[in-house]
Amino acid sequence: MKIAIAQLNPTIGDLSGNAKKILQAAEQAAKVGTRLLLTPELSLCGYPPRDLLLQPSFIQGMLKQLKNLANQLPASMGVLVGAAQENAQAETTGGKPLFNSIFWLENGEIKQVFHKRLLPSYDVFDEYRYFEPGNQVNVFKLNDKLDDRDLKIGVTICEDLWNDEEFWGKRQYPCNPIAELAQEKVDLMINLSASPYTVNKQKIREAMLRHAAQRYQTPIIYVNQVGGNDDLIFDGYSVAFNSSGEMVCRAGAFQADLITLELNESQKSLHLIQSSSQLNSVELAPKSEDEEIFAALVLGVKDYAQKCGFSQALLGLSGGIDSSLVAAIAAAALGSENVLGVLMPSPYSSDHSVKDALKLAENLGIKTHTLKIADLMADYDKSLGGLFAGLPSDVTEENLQSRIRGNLLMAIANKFGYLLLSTGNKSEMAVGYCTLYGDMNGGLAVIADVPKTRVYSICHWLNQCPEMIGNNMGKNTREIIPENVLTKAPSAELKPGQVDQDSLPAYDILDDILHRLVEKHESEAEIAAAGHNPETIARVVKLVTRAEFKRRQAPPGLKVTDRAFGTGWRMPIAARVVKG
Ligand SMILES: NC(=O)c1ccc[n+]([C@@H]2O[C@H](COP(=O)([O-])OP(=O)(O)OC[C@H]3O[C@@H](n4cnc5c(N)ncnc54)[C@H](O)[C@@H]3O)[C@@H](O)[C@H]2O)c1
Ligand SMILES: Nc1ncnc2c1ncn2[C@@H]1O[C@H](COP(=O)(O)O)[C@@H](O)[C@H]1O
Ligand SMILES: N[C@@H](CCC(=O)O)C(=O)O
Ligand SMILES: O=P(O)(O)OP(=O)(O)O
Repeated sequence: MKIAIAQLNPTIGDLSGNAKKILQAAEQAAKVGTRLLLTPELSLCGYPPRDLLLQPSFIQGMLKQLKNLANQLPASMGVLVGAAQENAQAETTGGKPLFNSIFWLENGEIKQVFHKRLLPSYDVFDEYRYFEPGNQVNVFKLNDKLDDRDLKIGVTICEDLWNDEEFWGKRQYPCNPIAELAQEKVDLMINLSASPYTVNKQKIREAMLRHAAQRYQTPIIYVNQVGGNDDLIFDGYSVAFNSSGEMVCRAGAFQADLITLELNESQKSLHLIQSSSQLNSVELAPKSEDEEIFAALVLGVKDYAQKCGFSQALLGLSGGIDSSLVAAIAAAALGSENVLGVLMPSPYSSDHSVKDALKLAENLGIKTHTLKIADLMADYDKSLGGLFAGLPSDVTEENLQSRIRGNLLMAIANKFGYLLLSTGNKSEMAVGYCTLYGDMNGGLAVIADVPKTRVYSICHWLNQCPEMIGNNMGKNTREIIPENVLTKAPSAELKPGQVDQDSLPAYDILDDILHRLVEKHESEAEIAAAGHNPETIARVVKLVTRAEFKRRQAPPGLKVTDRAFGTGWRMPIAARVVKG
């Protein structure tokens, strides 16, 4: 029996567009005689639909599309589609109004509906806000029309897979849907997911899936969504394992894919027939972390722009490493010809700032425009001179330069319909080393979850792989990020001779403290036990706490680590945390 994986990139809310993608995948899969097509969690509305789920018309629209789709799908095929279903008992039981469900469509009808049982509500997930957990074991029988045999298939939806006590050493939820499916003696387990990317997550997913396949002696197919949706990037990487734990296929990462597998029922084994990306990456060397993050951010920018209706983007180019990396990501995502770098030197800008920015633009083949800001700075000083008379020049005047640049960039974005990309990295965003309504201006914060030390390592990697930018690159094919950008000291250049390390701990120290604090939730004592200076830790903690008001007003940032300053970070602003 042939089973196909449709690794789809839905647009959130576009029910008819997403239904069309499912239909196209089904028509394609029908050409090789596929019996069952699998699509990701909530494939009809895209994941995460968030508060669109609170609109009754949206839920009704899903049911309408499901019925249409059932009538259009190839007659010989069953298709599993993810959508929300109303909970008819909600009012009488006091439960949530919806289920996060999988609909089995076949022969023009909805044959069966399966509900997600484990609802994640940590980090970026908030499923209890909308959904009631399902309480049935999700099994169905599929007739293999070729030899007229019924196959027993177990369905799990994303988090349903993530509670195996044996694998994790602890349990988060009372039940384990995978173990319950094994008791039902299913021939095949499937997991339909919308699992967002974070660095190294695929290794965990694969270890978990392999463990489940071996533990329950059952083949398992995992289907993931792909694509960027606001702050979340879905990497795809759908995989299948045989009951021996052998990996049968791995779909392309960060791209849509359609994979067909053959299930040999008597031997309970799967093998690969074909993949549309021609990429069974089982045989490929794994991507390095730097390459993977770069690819994730490229997809994040590409999809954010495309799904919001932008084809061109701009950013301030300072000759620094952050704006250089963002320019490279934008060029790879949108094409060099669609990226504008704006140079805005002030009297404090170094010569190399302009030189390095122009060199980077040449390497990438992107357009540039230069706007000197000295006159505007003088005008601001004049306007504010009366009010500020007798007061020393301080951070206010420093920030004015950033705000002038931010204003100019938004004016250009406005005039030409471009997307403004902001360039702050995670280290800066953490400690508030950035200017509100200045360099924080923008529609998308591309590297807001990338620590400064990682910004450097990605840039070094990129110089080894210049082909990652695509075919439109400028004349220089050897170097993307100019050498001087990699070696000079990071600086805001808001006053003469300023460097970041005048105000902040060295970035390797800062980033390690931030990693422990933000991602690992370590206490100050635990961070000190790891060898950091208690005074430095206390200073960093204070800066992070104080900068909450800035982060709350920052553009959405693409998430690549286990904890980003985005939808999974919910800190109070007007707070005084007194411990002990
Ligand atoms: N702009 C850049 O390019 C850039 C780059 C790197 C570093 N920096 C550095 O970043 C720093 C920015 O200075 P800043 O933090 O004083 O600038 P800021 O203007 O962005 O933020 C400070 C202002 O925010 C307001 N504010 C403070 N707490 C608030 C709260 N809880 N709620 C609401 N509003 C609040 C106050 O008006 C305060 O003056 C400077 O040290 C600068 O050198 C800037
Ligand atoms: N001289 C500049 N020209 C254009 N854009 C600039 C310039 N200086 C700063 N910027 C923009 O602001 C951010 C933050 O600057 P830091 O150097 O980190 O302070 C930078 O990435 C540019 O986008
Ligand atoms: N633990 C899962 C949860 C995803 C989901 O259920 O949507 C993940 O991180 O991928
Ligand atoms: O933001 P940039 O590009 O100016 O990078 P840096 O802060 O390292 O100078």
